[in-house]
Amino acid sequence: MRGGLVASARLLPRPLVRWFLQRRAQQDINENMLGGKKVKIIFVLGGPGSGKGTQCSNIVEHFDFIHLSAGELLRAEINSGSENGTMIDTIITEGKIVPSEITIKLLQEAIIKGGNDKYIIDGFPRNEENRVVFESVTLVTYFQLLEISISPEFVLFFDCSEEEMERRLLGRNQGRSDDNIETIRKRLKVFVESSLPVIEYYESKGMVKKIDATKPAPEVFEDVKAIFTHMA
Ligand SMILES: Nc1ncnc2c1ncn2[C@@H]1O[C@H](COP(=O)(O)OP(=O)(O)O)[C@@H](O)[C@H]1O
Ligand SMILES: O=c1ccn([C@@H]2O[C@H](COP(=O)(O)OP(=O)(O)O)[C@@H](O)[C@H]2O)c(=O)[nH]1
Ligand SMILES: [Mg+2]
Repeated sequence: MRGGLVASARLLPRPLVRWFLQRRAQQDINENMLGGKKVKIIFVLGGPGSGKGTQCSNIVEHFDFIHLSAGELLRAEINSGSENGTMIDTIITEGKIVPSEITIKLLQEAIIKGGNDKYIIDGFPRNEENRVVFESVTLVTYFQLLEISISPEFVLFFDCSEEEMERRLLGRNQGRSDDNIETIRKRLKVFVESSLPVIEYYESKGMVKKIDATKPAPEVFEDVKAIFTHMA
């Protein structure tokens, strides 16, 4: 049946086929669609150690979302022995931000592979450039390169004091090259200088749901749960 349709399409004038495909793709872009599905994306932001990973694990246990941690994807890339691995490793150990094209490519691949229509993206975008580039991701859609804009439904912001974040990171014990006092201080500075402006941008658009993340994890999750329950 599908083969028949493709064969019939070949008989149509090419400009007409192109016009039809472009129109469909444009419709999809307007509706945040990917592969025929409306994709819902939520950005989970907050300083290092604010509890993003902990709460994302809770969210996927209770709600039908796929959790994508940008940091985890980058660490997996290092461990896979990819050609960019050493460069990513150096940047992470210095507490800096990996070039957008690398992180976004990994996120795109994970979204397409995930096959779900609901994603929580944890720890990204980390600066304004990350945000702008992600929001104008170029995907191959319907045989053509098209600018497809993926914007989040909302941004979940875990607000936590620096002292508490530092304390938590020093106790995290996951053997990470960046969980040492020197890199932690750098990461906190990068958070204030580069990542907070992203949160302020979304705040100005009324898209931020702020959570008091200094409380114990189960209490934080009660607040998170209320937000996700209301959006369902
Ligand atoms: N609300 C909380 N209170 C105390 N410790 C927490 C809380 N949330 C997370 N932690 C702990 O703090 C550390 C950092 O949490 P994590 O979820 O990895 O944060 P992030 O992903 O934002 O860096 C982990 O060891 C985690 O177990
Ligand atoms: O979009 C991202 C996400 C992470 N990182 C790098 O990966 C590190 C660890 O990120 P992760 O989100 O895992 O750290 P967390 O905030 O959870 O402690 C960061 O400090 C950055 O160096 C990055 O460059 N871009
Ligand atoms: Mg994390």
